[in-house]
Amino acid sequence: MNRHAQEDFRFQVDLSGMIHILSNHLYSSSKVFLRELLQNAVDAITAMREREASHQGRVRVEIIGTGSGATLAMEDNGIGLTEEDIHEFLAMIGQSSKRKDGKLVGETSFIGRFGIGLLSCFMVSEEIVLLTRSAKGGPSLEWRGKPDGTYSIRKLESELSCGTKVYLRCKPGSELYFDPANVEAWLSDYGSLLPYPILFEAEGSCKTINMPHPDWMNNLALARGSREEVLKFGEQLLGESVRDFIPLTSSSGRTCGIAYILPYAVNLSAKRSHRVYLKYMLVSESAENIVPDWAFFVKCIIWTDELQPTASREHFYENEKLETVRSELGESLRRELMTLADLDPERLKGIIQLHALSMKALAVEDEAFFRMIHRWLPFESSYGRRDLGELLDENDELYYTITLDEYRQIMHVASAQSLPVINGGYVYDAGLLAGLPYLYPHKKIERLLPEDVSFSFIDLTAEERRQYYELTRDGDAALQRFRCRVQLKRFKPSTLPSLFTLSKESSDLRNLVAAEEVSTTELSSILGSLSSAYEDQLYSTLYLNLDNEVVARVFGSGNRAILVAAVEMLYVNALMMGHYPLNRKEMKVLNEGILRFIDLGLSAYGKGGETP
Ligand SMILES: Nc1ncnc2c1ncn2[C@@H]1O[C@H](COP(=O)(O)OP(=O)(O)OP(=O)(O)O)[C@@H](O)[C@H]1O
Repeated sequence: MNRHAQEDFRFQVDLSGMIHILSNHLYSSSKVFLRELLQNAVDAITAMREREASHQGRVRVEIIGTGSGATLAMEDNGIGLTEEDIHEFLAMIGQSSKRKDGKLVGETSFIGRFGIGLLSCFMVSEEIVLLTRSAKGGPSLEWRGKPDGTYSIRKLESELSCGTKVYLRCKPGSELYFDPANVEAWLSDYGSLLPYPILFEAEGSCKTINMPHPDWMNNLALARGSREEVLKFGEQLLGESVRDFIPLTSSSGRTCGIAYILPYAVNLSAKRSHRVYLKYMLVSESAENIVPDWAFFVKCIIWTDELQPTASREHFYENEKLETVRSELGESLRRELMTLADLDPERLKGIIQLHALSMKALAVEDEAFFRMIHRWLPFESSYGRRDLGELLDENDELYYTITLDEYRQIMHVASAQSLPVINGGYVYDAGLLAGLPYLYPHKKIERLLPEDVSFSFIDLTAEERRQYYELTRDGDAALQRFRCRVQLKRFKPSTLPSLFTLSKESSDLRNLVAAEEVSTTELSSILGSLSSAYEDQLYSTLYLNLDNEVVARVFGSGNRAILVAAVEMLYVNALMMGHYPLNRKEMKVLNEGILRFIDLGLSAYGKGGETP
């Protein structure tokens, strides 16, 4: 060949390879062939109605035969195809009659646009047979397409009415997709909201699969007045019970829906899944990106005609439009909750209590929302689990901790002294509580640290201090190796022998020591030198309560050995009460202490342990 001569070739498409890609990588299940056929039928009717507005569209689906001998036929009375249309659109992969100016983007009244949907039929059938007659005129035609890329066209003798009928014969292994019960269920899933009647015929019976189209779907203002109907609608489509609902609308009014409130608390990390209809055909039953993430307490049914589906038609393009719609639906949900706060606070209270976590997630982001709903948010407090509103009504001074550790350390003393302390250690709580002083500037709402609780300790008298100085020092010396100081005080409740407070540094140090114990030799020596860096840092403190009967007796006994053993045991006990894991040294103290006290007990009753 001449060096500069150029020969042009055409790409060849391996159709069976493409079908493999579609079935394995694009569609989540072969059942989507039904959706694609249904969508073509609906689009053909839409095209027909654009020519003739009064045209009454309908679709008929039929299963003929059973098992591997079954054939599925789907017939529409839509626009049909001319021979030219067949060559241009049906037989040309990627070509579609439904695009505006031939472009993939932009809006049309059709659901399809990619020109690949029909190929999905090859996932369940070796051949597509299509009988059609176009409303534009021309003969009735039979088209047969095969997955090897060949097709034939035959003019029919008989005159069909305008529209199209597609026949698919079951491919071995695809019997499942031709089973009448399955086909009926999937057709209902995809098409129950479609505006044209869908008739399903199999095993001698014929039924309409559409649900009655409720008025409130076209005018959401009516939804509130049709509560029972709206709830039933949701339960039917979502297949689970729902507790309540909130209508949603985008600003254009072209994306609407109902957010159903679930009757159970939903895990924050649970997958969000909403049911979305495009032009009243089901696009996705597990759309994640259509409402904001914080709305995880609702499952939505959404209908839209403004969003763009992806080629699999199972999701929507993450584009600017979707972003706007998502935030508008979120705004709509937020607004409705706020309206409820005014109109029906009890109903809102029920919803909030059930979905407190997501409500808190939303309130952290949105001050106005927090202001509106904060009174119903539940918190753990030294008075038990209470609504924030109750705590605010009952107290002019409120304290909160920001970690669970701090709360645990403070809680006993706080509740004994009727000090209102709220646990801010759970997710979102501290952030919300920190915002309270702005809402209630006349109240004292402050963060409380374990060290602050000491203000409610009563110091010993000078005489008592002198009396117990030596013993306190011995106790302090005994806990030196645990980097814990001992202080003798009086505090409430007297049933509490001791109170343990741990600073941030000593808490870090405990973690280091725990890591050191389970590490390899090299790592352990590194951790060891790290922990020695804490050597001079603040210790934890064990406050002993002289108002406690046992503590008073221990100090009153003047017995140094008993005091040391008791202090060590109270220290270990305080750690366990605070849910801190014991390290090896502490475990040893616990074991030895138990034995020592058994021994002491036995000695008190005489050598053999007999009751005196
Ligand atoms: N029932 C039908 N009536 C009339 N025309 C049809 C019918 N089914 C298919 N067609 C024609 O065949 C073309 C290709 O159909 P196909 O389902 O592959 O793609 P599409 O519907 O255009 O786009 P998508 O891939 O998004 O579904 C359509 O654009 C339409 O012109």
